[in-house]
Amino acid sequence: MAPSCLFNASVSSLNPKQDPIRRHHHHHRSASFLRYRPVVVSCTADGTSSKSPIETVVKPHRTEDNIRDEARRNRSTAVNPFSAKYVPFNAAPGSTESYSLDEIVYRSRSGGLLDVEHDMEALKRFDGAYWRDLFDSRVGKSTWPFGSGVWSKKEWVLPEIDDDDIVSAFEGNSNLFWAERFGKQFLGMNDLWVKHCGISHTGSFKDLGMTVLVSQVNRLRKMKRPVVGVGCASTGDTSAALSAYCASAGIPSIVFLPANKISMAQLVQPIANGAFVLSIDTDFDGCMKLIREITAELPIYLANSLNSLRLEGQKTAAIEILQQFDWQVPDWVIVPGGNLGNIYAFYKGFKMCQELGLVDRIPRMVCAQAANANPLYLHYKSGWKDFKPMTASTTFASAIQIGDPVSIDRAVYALKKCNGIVEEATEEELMDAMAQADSTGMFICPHTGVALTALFKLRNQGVIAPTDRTVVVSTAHGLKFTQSKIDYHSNAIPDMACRFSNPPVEVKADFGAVMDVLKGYLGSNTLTS
Ligand SMILES: Cc1ncc(COP(=O)(O)O)c(C=O)c1O
Ligand SMILES: N[C@@H](CCOP(=O)(O)O)C(=O)O
Repeated sequence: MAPSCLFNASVSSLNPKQDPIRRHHHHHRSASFLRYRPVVVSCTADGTSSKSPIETVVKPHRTEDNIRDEARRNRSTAVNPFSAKYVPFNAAPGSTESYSLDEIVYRSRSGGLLDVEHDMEALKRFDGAYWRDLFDSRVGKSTWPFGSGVWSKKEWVLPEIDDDDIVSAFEGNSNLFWAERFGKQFLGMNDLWVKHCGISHTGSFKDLGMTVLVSQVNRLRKMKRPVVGVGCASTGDTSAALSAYCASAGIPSIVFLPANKISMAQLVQPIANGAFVLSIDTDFDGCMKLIREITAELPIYLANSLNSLRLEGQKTAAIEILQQFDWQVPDWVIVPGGNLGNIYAFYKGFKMCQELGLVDRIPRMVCAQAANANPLYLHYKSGWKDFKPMTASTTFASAIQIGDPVSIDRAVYALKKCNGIVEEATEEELMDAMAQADSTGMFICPHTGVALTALFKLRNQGVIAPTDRTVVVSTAHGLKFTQSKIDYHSNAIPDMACRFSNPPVEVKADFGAVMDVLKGYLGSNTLTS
């Protein structure tokens, strides 16, 4: 009873005044600060406070107007000991080239990439336990700006920005869940996890970086720097995040989209948020080239991950994974890669946690690419010989249809440092993996299907062991990519078997007809497990 036309129906709380960073300002470098531990308050249902094993402080009733005012009132006047600056990425030893984060600069003097370098000596004055406690104390609160998973790590992100300049939708703190059935049924794995970065304000991990970039733009505009708007090239997720954060701050945004190459859900996001949307007759790489030329001519700030500010926010997803495992390090983290900023961001987050003593090692990482857009994979397979950009072909994983990734050097660096691996997924493999994951209760995007395919391959090769704690990073929400699922479950994809399709059954509105269909279903093998 195969349907002829599928889907034709219709398509314990911390007192903010005791926040460790405030204590930090008052007790900079003092022994008392180093001994600081957050104060725990627990309230009973009737509002009375109960004793905690550490120390109990009754949280005062809030009288302030709003959380931003409250943060402003509590602002410390002491000198902030933390700072960060731009330096050339992977700079030669002895290089003195650096730029303030308040400068508008995307490239080093030699034309290379930049990186945000933190004053690690200042951060190291506090031990790993201190940072763990501080970050843990901020989770689950609505305190400005620490209610955000990104800004709860503010000292490691943009330490010098005024809380007042921050533009945030309390992004981050995305769930890390145990993929029990998928792991056991399809991979024989007991300890498989999915970090769902797609459960976010605009439905992808891009929010993590965009809150940082747009906050810095907000600061630059208040400083009267020449920034009339913010622009990006996009395969759909960067543009959604940029337009949302700009709209929230009242900053104009301009997005360059490859015509007919992004999903409807992605296209409507910047339109709804009031961005100036250009649909350009080229691919993402063509849009990227154009936005770089345009931002060199006009006072439009570049929001793609070429701009290293973005990666400062994105790296917090890695820190969050460690935090969610109570600061235990997983064996593997698998990340789908396109423009290749995110794989480096994850590495940087893990590495900072190691260097600052929060954990003692970093996980091995896997970067997963669509076979139709696989320049990093080919580079890896050639033994990291000459990198060759390519023209990427159409892929269901449309957000990673990128042939000339701007962060290629960052990705290679990260993968070499963590003994990483690059894998690829054909269209059939990624769509099957997505359908299999969905059949266990997920609703993933095709890019996550690419990452799951990499996991299948590495399990089959015995590289990833059944007991290895493995995290797959889900980069966007499946609801942004429903058309690909509709095509798959309609068996409407040329040359694809769609082995796991589950089309609806069309049946007459008649008791007997429905009974027949149900009896057939209940008697079928599909109900054996
Ligand atoms: C949903 C999704 N997954 C993965 C990626 C890849 O991230 P990156 O470009 O940082 O490699 C992107 C964007 O490129 C994306 O939008
Ligand atoms: N998938 C991205 C591609 C651009 O990546 P970026 O991180 O450099 O902005 C998108 O959604 O546009």
